[in-house]
Amino acid sequence: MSTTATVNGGEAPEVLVRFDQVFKSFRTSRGRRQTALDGFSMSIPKGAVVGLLGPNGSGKTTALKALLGLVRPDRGTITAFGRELPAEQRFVARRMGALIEGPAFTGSLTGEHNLRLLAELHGAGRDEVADVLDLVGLDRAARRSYSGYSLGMKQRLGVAAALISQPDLLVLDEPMNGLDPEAVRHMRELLKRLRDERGMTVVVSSHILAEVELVSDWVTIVRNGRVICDASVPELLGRGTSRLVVRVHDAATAQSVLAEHGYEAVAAVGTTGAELQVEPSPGRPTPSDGSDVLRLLTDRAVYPRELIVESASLEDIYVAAVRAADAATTGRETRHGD
Ligand SMILES: Nc1ncnc2c1ncn2[C@@H]1O[C@H](COP(=O)(O)OP(=O)(O)OP(=O)(O)O)[C@@H](O)[C@H]1O
Repeated sequence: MSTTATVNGGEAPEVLVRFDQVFKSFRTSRGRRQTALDGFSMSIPKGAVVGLLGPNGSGKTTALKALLGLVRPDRGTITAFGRELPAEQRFVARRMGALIEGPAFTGSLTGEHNLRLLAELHGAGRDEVADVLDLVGLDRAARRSYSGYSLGMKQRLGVAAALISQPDLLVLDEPMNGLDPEAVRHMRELLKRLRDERGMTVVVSSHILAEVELVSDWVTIVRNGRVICDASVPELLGRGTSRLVVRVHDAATAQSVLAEHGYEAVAAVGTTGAELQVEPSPGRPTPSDGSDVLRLLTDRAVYPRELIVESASLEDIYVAAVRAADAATTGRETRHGD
């Protein structure tokens, strides 16, 4: 990922796209207003694979469409490649490739033929078509008709189409939807190769956390049209609290020793002895490496059979971010209701 020096001497990622307080609502068929983006702010770092994560209806597609000029925001600004949208949409469009809401190809034509028609529109030639087919792993299936492609192959051809103009930024809306595990893995490898071998910035939206965790350098979590978390994956994982699990024969003694020292140990009975999940009480540091807990127990002749430090997963962080956002919303609503 490319970086620029910050004033405090640290390295901050160079931002390729920035959404700043973007609002968008739609009028539904029943005449009601449906808010899709509600002060949406996010940055896309250059050279990263960015996972745009959020439940169905949270506003991911609308945000991506706004970037692509397919939806016009009511308010707020979007800048990409240093240019403001929508005024500079043409300049930006030349640098972006996208796959939104599924690819549209002609079933009776081969994958290659479909791409060649598209290449003509972009002024690209046979070499570019061969290159992108090779990149997405469809070189051998290029001469088969599109109607015989599996869903994974269709998605890959869609990505190939998005790549035909050799974009700097690739935008993929739910590219792994409906794919089997093998096809998902293929798509993940492809996204990483585009980043590593072509220096491309890739934005991939998904509501499946595990997919995003495995491929992304950067994660943006969206809820109700707002970004509730926007950070690099290492930073996010560093923010999470690790969990400590201790397996002991005598759970009751271990619990009372730990309680004396400000730890709460929640028991889950195992086959032999018990498993205790150790949490710090408020004001007590997290038992991050377990050495403190181990010392307290062995000093009192409680010898754990096993001690495991489990790092926080992206799922833990996601759940914590959603809870914090919901609590903040409830707080706001309560205050307004007073
Ligand atoms: N053209 C439209 N007309 C009316 N409402 C819309 C329109 N487009 C989006 N919405 C609404 O805006 C909200 C955000 O939708 P959006 O498709 O951006 O969410 P999403 O996070 O991409 O969801 P999904 O994961 O299901 O694709 C939803 O409530 C949706 O129903």
